[in-house]
Amino acid sequence: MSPTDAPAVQVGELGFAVGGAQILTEIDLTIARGELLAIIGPNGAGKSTLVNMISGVARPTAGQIRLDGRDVTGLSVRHRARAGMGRTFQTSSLFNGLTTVQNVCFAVQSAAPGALNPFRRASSRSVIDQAMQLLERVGMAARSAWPTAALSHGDKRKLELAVAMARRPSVLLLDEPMAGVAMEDVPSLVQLIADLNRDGVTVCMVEHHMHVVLGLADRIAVLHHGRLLAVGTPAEVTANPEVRRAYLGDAL
Ligand SMILES: Nc1ncnc2c1ncn2[C@@H]1O[C@H](COP(=O)(O)OP(=O)(O)OP(=O)(O)O)[C@@H](O)[C@H]1O
Repeated sequence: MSPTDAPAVQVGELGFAVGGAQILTEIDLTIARGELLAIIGPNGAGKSTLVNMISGVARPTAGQIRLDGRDVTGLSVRHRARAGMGRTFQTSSLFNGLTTVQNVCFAVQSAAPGALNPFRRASSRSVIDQAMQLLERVGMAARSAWPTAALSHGDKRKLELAVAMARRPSVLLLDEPMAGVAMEDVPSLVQLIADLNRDGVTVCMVEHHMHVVLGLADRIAVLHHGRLLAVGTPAEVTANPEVRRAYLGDAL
């Protein structure tokens, strides 16, 4: 298979064991280019661990991860980011002491080729212009001068997406993007993720809110006790009796 035909992400026979505990077992999962795949499952099923393995935050103890056909299993987070992998975290990774636009400027500058000191040139005109375009895209331009600490949780999530997009990722991993977001902020955040995906970004999203998953996902992967219980379209997965027993009985 040539790199151009390859899926965006391929996870093959992936396993993770730590201190005698088997956290993930024989995960085989493919994410097509441009697809939005949601990962669901009960608490402790291994969803964040799987996303950490894909993004390089942690290394698997078995199996491989390919990005656009290239084996990235041994690469650091930084090298995977250069290869096109972006992510957001369950807990905020923003600099609270900076303003909204400064956070994005920092990301734009640190993503630039050969960036040595992201702080030094973070105020140059083109960096600010790029940061403002990203804030525009996530609907945050009006709050560009706000201290990050003063933003609502939903706005912080949007800002995190702008920061992640500064690296122009081809694949974006989102770990519970709706966690802690007020109900009224959920629709605009859902729309934003749908827009990014429609613009060509492949999205892999861990999410507990089933109405969000069912509204966004092309396919859903269900993890249970560290194993892949099912993968399929929303209709296939919600009709699967095993999935209903293990998870959806509570979530729907
Ligand atoms: N490095 C580690 N050392 C020990 N245990 C770990 C490690 N990483 C993950 N675990 C354990 O693996 C299990 C899966 O954790 P993980 O956070 O991936 O689950 P999750 O499906 O994302 O759960 P939640 O929905 O609650 O976020 C948990 O029992 C967790 O305590």
